[in-house]
Amino acid sequence: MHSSTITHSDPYKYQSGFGNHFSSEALPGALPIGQNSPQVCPYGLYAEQLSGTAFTVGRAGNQRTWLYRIHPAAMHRPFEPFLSIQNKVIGNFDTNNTVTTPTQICWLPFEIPESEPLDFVTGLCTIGGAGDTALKSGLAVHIYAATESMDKRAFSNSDGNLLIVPQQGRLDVQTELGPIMVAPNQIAVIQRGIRFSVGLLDGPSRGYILEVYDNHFELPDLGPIGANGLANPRDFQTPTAKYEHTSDSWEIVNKYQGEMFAAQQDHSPFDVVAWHGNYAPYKYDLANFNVINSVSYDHIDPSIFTVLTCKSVHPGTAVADFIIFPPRFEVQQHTFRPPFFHRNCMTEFLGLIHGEYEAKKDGFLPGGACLLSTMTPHGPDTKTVEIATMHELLPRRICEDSMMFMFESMYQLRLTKWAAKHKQRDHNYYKSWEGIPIRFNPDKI
Ligand SMILES: O=C(O)Cc1cc(O)ccc1O
Ligand SMILES: [Fe+2]
Repeated sequence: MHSSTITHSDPYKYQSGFGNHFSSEALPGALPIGQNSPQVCPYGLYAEQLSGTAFTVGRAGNQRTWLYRIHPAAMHRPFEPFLSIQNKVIGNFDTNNTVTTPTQICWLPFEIPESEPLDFVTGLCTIGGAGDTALKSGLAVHIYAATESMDKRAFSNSDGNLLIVPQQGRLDVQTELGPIMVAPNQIAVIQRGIRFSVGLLDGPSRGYILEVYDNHFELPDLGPIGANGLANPRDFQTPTAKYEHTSDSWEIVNKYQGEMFAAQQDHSPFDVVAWHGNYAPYKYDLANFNVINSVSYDHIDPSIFTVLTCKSVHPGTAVADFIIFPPRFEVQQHTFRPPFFHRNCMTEFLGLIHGEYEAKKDGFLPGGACLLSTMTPHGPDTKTVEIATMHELLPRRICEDSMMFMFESMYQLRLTKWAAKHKQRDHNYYKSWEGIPIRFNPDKI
């Protein structure tokens, strides 16, 4: 076992691998053999294709799944506005509904409201984002804070792919393709259009969501690292088919062009008896990340810690990278070891799952966040600088019992008014860099 592995027993059966052509059947023989659409499918099921890429995308990038289900997904009443959360979630970030500032921003933990019952969907709030869902270009960062399980309610997002990072509380996620259990220190990706319903296994729950409009998440190329390392494909887990056949009322909430709609239907949307294809949700346990780093000198760019990337059309430049700062050994010599001072053409959104961040000793707490925008200067805080310039450079473990992550994007984020004016916003964040000792002496090299 890894020394810092956090283990959670997980009741579900998964298929292992990243981007594989999977197949799964909850009843034997439910998958048609040799074709996708027989005149009548086994067990009287209906065949339905779910396309995650345009039909014509090249073979290497094409993503689609065939579902064999009791009811076609089309059997629902019309979508109506879902008013209860209309203003908390947005998808298009223009100057009317958002604000912006280049200043460094930090939020203390986003509270889980106890006064009103909220589920994963009604407890969603958008922090910020960029772009336009209609053009399939941009991204959004959301927080969920929920006190109850979704009850006969499913959610489907037409706007992008969701990367869910639970921070507090395990989630029991029923998806059309089967159930996934995702705990803090694990992530789940649920792609555009896949219906899912979130149960809370540990009461009040909170987490972060990165939504990308442009493209799918993929594993980063490894270049000279070679064939193995970082997040290994076999550690990704995709669910197996599980269905229910009910005639109760369900509500399907659909985020479309940043607005929420709901449609009613008389059966469970989780009636897929079998499926095959490569467009399927997955989970990944961050404890499995194989950390690569410098064993000689200097602090390496955090791109070495990329778990997943969503590529843009600009080579080497991501719509968004999901990067983690896992427990690891730190051994570099004659080096300032912490994250360097820097300004970045990319935007950095930082969140903390548990523990503390190596470069900020105070005020960055699990469930909180920091935003460092394009070219906004930042780096280790005063206390970190003092310690790092003095301490003996012995090999040591760092970030033990902690997990910080970063959503790094080529886009410039605008903030919702909710996030910009949030009472948990720490207006003293700039003081992190106050009092850094000025040691310049032109007479002493
Ligand atoms: O700024 C940050 O806290 C994130 C970060 C970490 C690091 O190790 C190097 C660069 C960087 O942006
Ligand atoms: Fe940074």
